Amino acid sequence: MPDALPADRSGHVPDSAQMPYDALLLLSFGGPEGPDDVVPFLENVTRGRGIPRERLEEVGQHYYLFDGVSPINAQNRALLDALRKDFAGHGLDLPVYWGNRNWAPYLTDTLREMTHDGRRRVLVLATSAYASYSGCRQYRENLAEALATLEGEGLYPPRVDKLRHYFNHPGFVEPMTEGVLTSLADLPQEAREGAHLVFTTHSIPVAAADTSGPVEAHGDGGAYVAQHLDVAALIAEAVRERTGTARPWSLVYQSRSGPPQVPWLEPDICDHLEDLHGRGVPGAVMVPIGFVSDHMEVLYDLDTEATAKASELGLPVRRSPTVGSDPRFAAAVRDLVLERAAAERGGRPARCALGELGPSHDVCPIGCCPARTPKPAAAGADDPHQ
Ligand SMILES: CC1=C(CCC(=O)O)c2cc3nc(cc4[nH]c(cc5[nH]c(cc1n2)c(C)c5CCC(=O)O)c(CCC(=O)O)c4C)C(CCC(=O)O)=C3C
Ligand SMILES: [Fe+2]
Repeated sequence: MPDALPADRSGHVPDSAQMPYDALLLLSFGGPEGPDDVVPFLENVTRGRGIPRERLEEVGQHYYLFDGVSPINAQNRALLDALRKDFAGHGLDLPVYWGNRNWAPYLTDTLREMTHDGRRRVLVLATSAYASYSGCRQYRENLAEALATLEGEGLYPPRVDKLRHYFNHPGFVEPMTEGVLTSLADLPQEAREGAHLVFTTHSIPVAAADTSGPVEAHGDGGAYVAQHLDVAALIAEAVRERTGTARPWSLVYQSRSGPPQVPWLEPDICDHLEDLHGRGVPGAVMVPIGFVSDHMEVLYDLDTEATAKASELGLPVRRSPTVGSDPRFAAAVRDLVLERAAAERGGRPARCALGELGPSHDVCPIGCCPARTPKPAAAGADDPHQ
């Protein structure tokens, strides 16, 4: 006998005794696909967020430099393909859908389609690996808003659960480690030996960092920084093991926005490169551990801005790749899906995680990554539908 299946809120039990979920939803940020999309996209992103006009104009220029096309949508299509291939190749019969917070295909439209397709219990994979308001709760708020819209249309949308944070899953860490080794080998020989590793992620307001993760992590600097430090240490150690050289490393930040009087996480990557150069460091590899694909924050802030800064300094740098649609990442997602399915059936699955922090929670507890202005959030302990 399989474990008893929990009935969802419609009372419907999915057909397969093995799989309480009937779909996976890839939930991402979205990005513009041409010059006419840029302003409406930025309006979607920043609605009600108080970002200064000048910052928006500046960020618009980043997109125009690439003909108004963010690579993020193509990267998500590639990830969808990789997930479908991996699932099909391993007998996991789970349809995969895709919806975005800020651009088409919009989350609400995808969830409407899923409702029409009869999906009743959906697992969500967000393209953000870490805790924080921007990287987790905001996605959950968007889910709640989309579900409320569909209910307002008289529909009965599925119940949604979110996969746990995967920053420390080997399928996320290993491809990045391999990328660092390749980037080191690609540095000019005289820069290679003493090169530093510069792990980088999105800066967020210090107040948001301090309250990231479950309440127990608050006040201690929060889960966001701790999780990034864990991944950085893991990659640095793996690189040491495989090259025989222990390299100095740091965690730095990029893509700051918001008014200058509000403190955000520092140091900024460009200031850090200047500092390294000033200390006589011969080279560096920038490792974008905060991101899941080589989207605009990587292409502009690292490959354009930070790389220009480095060449102005005469500091040789390389930027290592993100996981993107690496088959090992797709396999990690399958592992996380099966793990969660087993946990939902009442089992005690093995939970794959490297580093010091251990596997993250399945369900965000109350008070996790609070918003400045409280809003309903789905797929957490405070979800009114759970
Ligand atoms: C933690 C984090 C991630 C990583 C986790 C995740 O991936 O979710 C992330 C990803 C991304 N951020 C992106 C784009 C933007 N983020 C902005 C603004 C902001 N991001 C923030 C944080 C994060 N952002 C914050 C605290 C703000 C300030 C406003 C607010 O409090 O909400 C703005 C407004 C202009 C500006 O200020 O830069 C834009 C255009 C894109 C798309 C790239 C593409 O198009 O390829 C992606 C993947
Ligand atoms: Fe962002």
